[in-house]
Amino acid sequence: MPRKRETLTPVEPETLDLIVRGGRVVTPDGIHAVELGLLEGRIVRVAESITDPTHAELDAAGRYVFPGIVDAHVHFNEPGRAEWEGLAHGSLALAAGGGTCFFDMPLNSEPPVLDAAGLRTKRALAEQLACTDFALWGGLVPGNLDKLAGLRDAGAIGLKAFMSDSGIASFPRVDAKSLYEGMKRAAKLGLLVAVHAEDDALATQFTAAQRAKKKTDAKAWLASRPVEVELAAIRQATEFAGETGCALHIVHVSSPEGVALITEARAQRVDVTAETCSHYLLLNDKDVAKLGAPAKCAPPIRDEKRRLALWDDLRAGQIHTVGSDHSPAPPDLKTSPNFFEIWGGIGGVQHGFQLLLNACATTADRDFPLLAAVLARNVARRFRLDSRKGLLAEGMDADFCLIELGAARKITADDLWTRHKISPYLGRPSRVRVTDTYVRGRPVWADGRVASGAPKGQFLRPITT
Ligand SMILES: NC(=O)NC(NC(N)=O)C(=O)[O-]
Ligand SMILES: [Zn+2]
Ligand SMILES: [Zn+2]
Repeated sequence: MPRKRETLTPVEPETLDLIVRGGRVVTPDGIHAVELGLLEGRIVRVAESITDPTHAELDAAGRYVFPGIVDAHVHFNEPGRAEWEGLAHGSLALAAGGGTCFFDMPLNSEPPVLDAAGLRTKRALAEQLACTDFALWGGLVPGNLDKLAGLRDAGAIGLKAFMSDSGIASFPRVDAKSLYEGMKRAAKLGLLVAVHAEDDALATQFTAAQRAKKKTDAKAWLASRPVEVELAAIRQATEFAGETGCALHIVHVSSPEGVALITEARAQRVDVTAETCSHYLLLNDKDVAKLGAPAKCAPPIRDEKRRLALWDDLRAGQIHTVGSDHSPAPPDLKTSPNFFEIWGGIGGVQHGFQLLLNACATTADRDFPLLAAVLARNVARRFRLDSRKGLLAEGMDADFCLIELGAARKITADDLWTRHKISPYLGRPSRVRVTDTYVRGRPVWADGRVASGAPKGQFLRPITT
């Protein structure tokens, strides 16, 4: 049964705003035939049957009630590069895929979020434009050590650093010293640090080797970023986390070897967690060669053996969260005969998560609870939002989506709510439909369509109580 909260006083049933009836409610500990009673944006009752009269009902019969997905890794690129995606398009695509909360990365927006003022600017925009709740990452770059306290006070969900070239001039990578010093400061401030873990020197070296061979296709590009590039960076970052006592989150871990390093560090009591992304669980290197630009990202998508091993790691609890790393770009940046020149980043915020559910459709009883953990509960927990977010239980925000398993249907460009119709998942059959998405008790996505009068997103900061 979903967790009950002792602190709540009993609520008279007739005061409920909405009852979600007849669905199968997914929590990390199982699937429950229970109904949810909602009041003022929260779940206030979870019971087998809520029979009392109420103002409204949502019929979830035959569907799963899945926790609202908390995507801790998106690049919506606004302000400054809204034409790449933007907060309105991005959050709507997230909601259409069952998401109720995103954490926007500090880079690709212009200015990047490197201080409190930058965070406040983005916050004000997202409060206007986003239809889901949101949190904001601050950046850790060489030279902004003295801005970190301000970022913390402004409510940053954590700090993000790039260990390799980010491709964005305004967001330089950290050298070893600035990463170490930044983590030391972050530990003092109680801020988590997330790293893009690729070793810059190794990436440069392997890239030069491929270029020297005059090879510029997808295969050559994949060869320019072998697993060693990722492993060297994970080793360094976990070592620094151990020495500084800083909470570390390795984003977009692409390989089981990377997961193993993180598991080892955890065994040594380093406070480190692993994120992988939907594309590493759904695609392999052959898909990259076939799909081309829409499947280019860094670290790159690996071979089939590694893809399957990541699922094993997920089931073993060694990968803690799954994000989308939604990082789209306009078509002109995704078009070049030279694969090295194509903008890296996958547009997957709308379909990545539902394709994970689809991959588990025949093992839903076992695997939907696991996905509820890595897509919602664990994310909320790691980022200290778990007193409100991530779980369908009494006292929590009423963030959820309804999932229907039907006949397989191919994903088409017309299905996409992102600004650009670029996705590695076009043409892929899926049995999963996200029919409805509710944020704090109000529909953002209803009956497979954009809901009218959707609420505005609320800013979330780590809750320290
Ligand atoms: N500047 C980016 O958006 N980079 C992103 N690009 C990827 N993953 O290819 C990322 O998260 O590293
Ligand atoms: Zn990255
Ligand atoms: Zn990213």
